Amino acid sequence: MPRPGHDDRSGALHGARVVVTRSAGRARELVALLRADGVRVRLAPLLEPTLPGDTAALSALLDRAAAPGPAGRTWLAVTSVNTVRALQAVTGAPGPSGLGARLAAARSAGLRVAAVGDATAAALADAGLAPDLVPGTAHSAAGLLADWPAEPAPGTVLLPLSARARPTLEAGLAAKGYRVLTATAYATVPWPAPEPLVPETAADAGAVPTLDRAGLLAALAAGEADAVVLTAPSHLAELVGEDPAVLAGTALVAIGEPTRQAAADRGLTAHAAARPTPEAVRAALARALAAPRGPRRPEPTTPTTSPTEETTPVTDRTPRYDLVSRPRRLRSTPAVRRLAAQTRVHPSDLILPVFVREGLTEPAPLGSMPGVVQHSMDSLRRAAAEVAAKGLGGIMLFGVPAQRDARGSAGCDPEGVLNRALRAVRAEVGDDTVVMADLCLDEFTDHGHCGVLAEDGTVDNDATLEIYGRMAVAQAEAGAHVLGPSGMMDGQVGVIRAALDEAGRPDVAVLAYSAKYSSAFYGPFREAVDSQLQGDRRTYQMDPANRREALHELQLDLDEGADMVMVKPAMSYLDILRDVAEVSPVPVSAYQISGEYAMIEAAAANGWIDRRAAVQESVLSIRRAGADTVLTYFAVELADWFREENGLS
Ligand SMILES: NCc1[nH]cc(CCC(=O)O)c1CC(=O)O
Repeated sequence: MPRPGHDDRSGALHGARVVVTRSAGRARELVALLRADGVRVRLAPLLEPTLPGDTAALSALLDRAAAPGPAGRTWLAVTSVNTVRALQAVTGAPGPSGLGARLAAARSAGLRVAAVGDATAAALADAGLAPDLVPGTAHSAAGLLADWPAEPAPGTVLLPLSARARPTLEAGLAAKGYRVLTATAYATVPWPAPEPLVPETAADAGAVPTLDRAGLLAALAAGEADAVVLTAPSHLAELVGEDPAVLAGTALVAIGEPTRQAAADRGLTAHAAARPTPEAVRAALARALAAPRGPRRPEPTTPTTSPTEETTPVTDRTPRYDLVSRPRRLRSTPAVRRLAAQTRVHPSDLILPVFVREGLTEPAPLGSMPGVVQHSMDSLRRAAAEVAAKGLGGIMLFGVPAQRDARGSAGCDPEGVLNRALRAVRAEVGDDTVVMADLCLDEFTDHGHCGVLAEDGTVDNDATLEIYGRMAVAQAEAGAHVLGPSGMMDGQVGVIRAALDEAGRPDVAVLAYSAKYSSAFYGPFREAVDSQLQGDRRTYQMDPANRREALHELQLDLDEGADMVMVKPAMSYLDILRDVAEVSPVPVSAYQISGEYAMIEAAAANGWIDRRAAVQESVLSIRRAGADTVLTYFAVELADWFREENGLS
């Protein structure tokens, strides 16, 4: 029965066998519209949202939202309807009596709520949490960032996310100076999920014939589907895996340009529905069915002769070359790759460097290191507790004093910021993690050099050593388990060892910065410690041109009693790290420094690299090159990901 606006291509629709990759609950209107045209509709949801295996992090995030913080300083940002459902699920009660009631007190104390788009806003409103901010035009992470209000003192953003979320919003908010706390709200698993986030309603159950992935593949192979309507790039990926030819010869409709592009990337032509409305999908379906289509992939048969036509797709799996070795066997599935993996990054391999600044009452974000802060004493204590709770290998403290002088006196002063911070951290974590102190003068001197200056303005090696010895004892008394001399003075390890022993602290270990190069990648660190340095450190840090010298420095530090040694920076010095790791009899660390961190963050914030994959690969490569432990500003996140990927709570 033609209706207004019905186009004359509906003939192509009548009787067509169409599979829509959507759940019954979300396909209701589209199914009704297509059925009215005589389309034989089946559904194949392919993917389904489910609560993460462990909801502790999400509950903790909700607890934080519920604890009324300083007025107007905390946001809850919600990026999908599924996230609203997940929040409701952990709250325990549906509707306004759940989430809205849970956050009511916090909202009147200033908690604000942002929604990515209208559907999310509506779901929030239904949950009793009408948002304060919805982007005006672009309903996306980018749109939300663009419309985010400028705030003089950015506070915290609580950001529950899909397990597959892209880093756009997190990185963008961090770049605006917010402290962004994330938690996995839901994961997407193959349909049917054992515990779906949205249980099927009685009305939807059985209303439309529904296929699982295997059923859909079988229908495609048997030529029983004339067209497939693809809802999202993830549905396409789930359906075809590494074999796009399963869709050869099938008319394809893509809802949205990203889905069309994902098909094109796999050599498939899909007709895009410009908007996700049932009408737009129907129009695209009519076009797709009317357009000429290539041949379907032939049904698998037992070939008697080898294929002759170059264009024949490869269906014969009998090996045609007698290869002695096929290394791809050990790359074929995630499980076999996991079995064959030689290097892992475990939380206990990681050391988190932290900055504490005298006089701060709130942590201060660092512009050139988005996501990293200068801590107040309070926030430092919390960070240390987190390091211990998450099983990290250690925490390395850097102090930023309020007053500096030519001799860096605050470094030796038991009341200096670093020594006070060491006491606070040790009181917080005891022996639950390893507390380390940067032992260097550059943060404490008014000229910014790592040592004191002689009259001619050069850095005076031996006068500096005497101060390092006193600083070592002060740090040991303040509670450091490990001291990290980073000033590259000749003889520093020996002098520090002797001073510790003489002070009755033979128990305190030395992690020697053995091969520390004069690197351009320290740039952001100098902001982090408010460095006063003019010029450079080339008279004491190593020349990036040199390799042999690293082994000489290593030998000296070992002879002077180093317990552990370090190479720094890491990524541009993996060859040095390899050299040192091959011969060192003591554990080897590498320091992924501020500039290495900043490069990855900047590229990820621009959407140029996949942040999580790049972070993981970077630290994996440092471990692979030979580091036993890695100092990295990504340590906490890497530990979170490790637990997530290994099914640990
Ligand atoms: N006390 C010196 C020190 N210890 C750690 C770093 C750099 C750490 C980083 O860049 O992340 C530096 C800076 C420098 O040598 O200029």
